[in-house]
Amino acid sequence: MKGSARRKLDQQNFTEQVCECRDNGYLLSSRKIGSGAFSKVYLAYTTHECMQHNPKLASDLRGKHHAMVAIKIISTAEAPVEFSQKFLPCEISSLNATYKHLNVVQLHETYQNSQRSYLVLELAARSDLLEHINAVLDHRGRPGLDEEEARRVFWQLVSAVAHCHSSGIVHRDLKCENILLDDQGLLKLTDFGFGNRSGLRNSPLSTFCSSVAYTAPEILMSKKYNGEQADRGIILSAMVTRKLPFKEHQPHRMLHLMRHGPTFRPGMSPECQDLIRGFLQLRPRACVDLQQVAAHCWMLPTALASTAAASSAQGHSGSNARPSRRASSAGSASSSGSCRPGSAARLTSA
Ligand SMILES: Nc1ncnc2c1ncn2[C@@H]1O[C@H](COP(=O)(O)OP(=O)(O)OP(=O)(O)O)[C@@H](O)[C@H]1O
Repeated sequence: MKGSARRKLDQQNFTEQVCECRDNGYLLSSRKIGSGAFSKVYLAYTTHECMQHNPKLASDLRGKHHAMVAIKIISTAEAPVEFSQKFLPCEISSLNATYKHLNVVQLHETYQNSQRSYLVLELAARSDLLEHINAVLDHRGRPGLDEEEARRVFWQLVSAVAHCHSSGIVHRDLKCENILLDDQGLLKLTDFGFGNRSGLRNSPLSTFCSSVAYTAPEILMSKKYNGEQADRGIILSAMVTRKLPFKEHQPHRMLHLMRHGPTFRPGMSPECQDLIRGFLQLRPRACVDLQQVAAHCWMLPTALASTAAASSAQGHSGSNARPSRRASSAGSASSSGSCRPGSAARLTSA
C-alpha cells in the first residue's frame, strides 16, 4: 500500500477508535505512548459519567488526582489467530488475577468488537525501566543506577513478582521493557502476554518465552521448567551495570557464557555481586528464590544495615524480621558468610 493510502487508512482507523472509546466513556487522545507487535497504546481520559457508572474504575483512580488511563488497542482482525485466541486471553486473565497490587499495572476494564480489543490500563507515564537506566547515563554520565536506587526499584519488582506467584500467575517475560514507572516513580509490572496460570510448582512448562538474553538456562536447554523459578530474570544486573551479564542471541552461546559466570564492573558492592550470582546459577534449584532474595543482605537499606550491623556486633538479636546481618564491604559477601542462612551467599558457596 502506498504511503498516502496507508496514512488515510490509519486516520480512518484512529477515528473509529476515538468513537469506540467515546461510546465506552473514554476520551482517546492522539498521544501514542507505546506500541507492540499488534497493539498501540494511547493516553486517554475517563469521563465523569464513566466514573459514575463504573465503581471499580472510580475506586482504582481514587487517590491518583487525575483521570488519565492508558488504552491498549489490539487489532484482533489483523493479529494472528494464536495471538487473539491464546496470548490476549492470557494477558487479560493474568491481569485480572493479579488485580490489585501497587506494583502490577491494573486492568480497569476491557471492551471489544469484531475488529479490535481495548484494554483500559492504569497509566504508568514516566518511562520503562530501560529508558530510565539509559537516562541515568545521559544525565549523570554513569552506567547503571546507583545501588540505593536499584535496591528501591528491585524491592518493588520482587514484591510484584511475589504477588503474581501468590495469585497463581507466572510472568515468563520479565525484562526491563516490561517494567514501567509511573509519574511518582512507582514500578508497574506489565505485558502479561506470556502469563500462565498453570506454571506453578507441580506442572512443568515447556513453551519458550522471553528474549534469549533474559532467559533462564533450563529454558535455553529446552528442558521442562518450573514457571516460578524461571521468573527470576537478570534485571538487577541490568539495573546496576546498564548491561545484561551475557549478551547473546544464540541459546547455546548463552549457556556457554553462563557456565563461565559473569564479570562485574569495579566498584559494585560484593553483596550485589553475590545476589546477581545467585540469580545466574545454571541449576534452577541452586538459584535464589524470592524469599531468599527478600532476605538477602543486599536488599537491606544502608541505614538499616548499619544499625543491624551495630546491634549484631553488640550481640543483640534484633527485633526486625528482616536480615540481621550484612556483609562487610571489605570482602566478598559469600566468603564473609555474613548474609543470612539460606541467602545467595550460602547457595553460591555451596
Ligand atoms: N499502562 C501503561 N502505561 C504507559 N505506557 C504503557 C502502558 N502499557 C503499555 N505501555 C507502553 O506501550 C508499549 C507496548 O505495550 P505492551 O508491551 O503491553 O504491548 P505488547 O503488544 O504486549 O508489546 P510486545 O509486542 O512488545 O510484547 C510499552 O512498551 C509501553 O511503552
